[in-house]
Amino acid sequence: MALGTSLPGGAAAPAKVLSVVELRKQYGTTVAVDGISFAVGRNEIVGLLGPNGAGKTTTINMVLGVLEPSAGSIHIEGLDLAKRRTQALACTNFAAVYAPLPGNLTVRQNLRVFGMFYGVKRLAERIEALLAQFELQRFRDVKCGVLSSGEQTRVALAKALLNQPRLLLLDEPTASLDPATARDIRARIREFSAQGTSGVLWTSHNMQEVEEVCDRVLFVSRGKVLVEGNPRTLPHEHGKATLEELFVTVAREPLSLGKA
Ligand SMILES: Nc1ncnc2c1ncn2[C@@H]1O[C@H](COP(=O)(O)OP(=O)(O)OP(=O)(O)O)[C@@H](O)[C@H]1O
Repeated sequence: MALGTSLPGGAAAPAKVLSVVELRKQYGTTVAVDGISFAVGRNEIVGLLGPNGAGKTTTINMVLGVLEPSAGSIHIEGLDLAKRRTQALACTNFAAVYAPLPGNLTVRQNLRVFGMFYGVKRLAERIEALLAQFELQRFRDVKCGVLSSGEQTRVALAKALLNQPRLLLLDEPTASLDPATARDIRARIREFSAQGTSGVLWTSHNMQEVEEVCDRVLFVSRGKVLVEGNPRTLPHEHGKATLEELFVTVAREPLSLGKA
């Protein structure tokens, strides 16, 4: 389905692009996500932070419809993912280093294939615009597998914006990039968010980056949201000098910061 500025059926867009309520995922006796609730607003970049194994990727995979929740609900643009999966996922897109695009297809072929999946209208035009936006014109006929990490990330982001998603999910989008390329990628994502129609859910282990980019952060530990707020003021609210210090405390002593 191609996306315009209105929602399917012409309904007014809700304030939140993503609403997650009491989400839970259990594998046998392992509780990967333990009743998480949060929202992502339009024009908002929300950082999903937490130590390895906290439940971030599991949460993202449930929002992407790849994993079925054990309990809880997910609404994307007001659409219940469990009931209106196709429409909800048509409003969504995703990029992650661990999900590279097929390396045997060229940049243009990849954008074309994914554009067709999403039913993007005037696809050739959209691809040209994205090639220009991400400075990928000279790589258009190059196979993705031979591109550098930074170039592949730019292609992955171009793919993620093909359908002009209302919800953009990014799992460590700048991991393995050099500082200059990472800065460039952050600027492009901020530019996307500043258009005002979409929200971004972003995971990162780079606290400096999070402080620079995110409007709000959620600290997750052992499958629960422990702390939430503005990354620039949150450390002081919890008696910490930096976001990194707060992160270390959440990772090591989650109970000391748990909600009462
Ligand atoms: N298929 C599975 N079967 C059993 N346990 C799983 C499965 N998938 C994830 N887990 C467990 O769920 C927990 C959360 O994993 P998840 O990958 O969501 O963490 P994460 O926060 O994304 O970590 P990282 O920062 O290392 O990527 C971990 O303890 C993990 O071992």
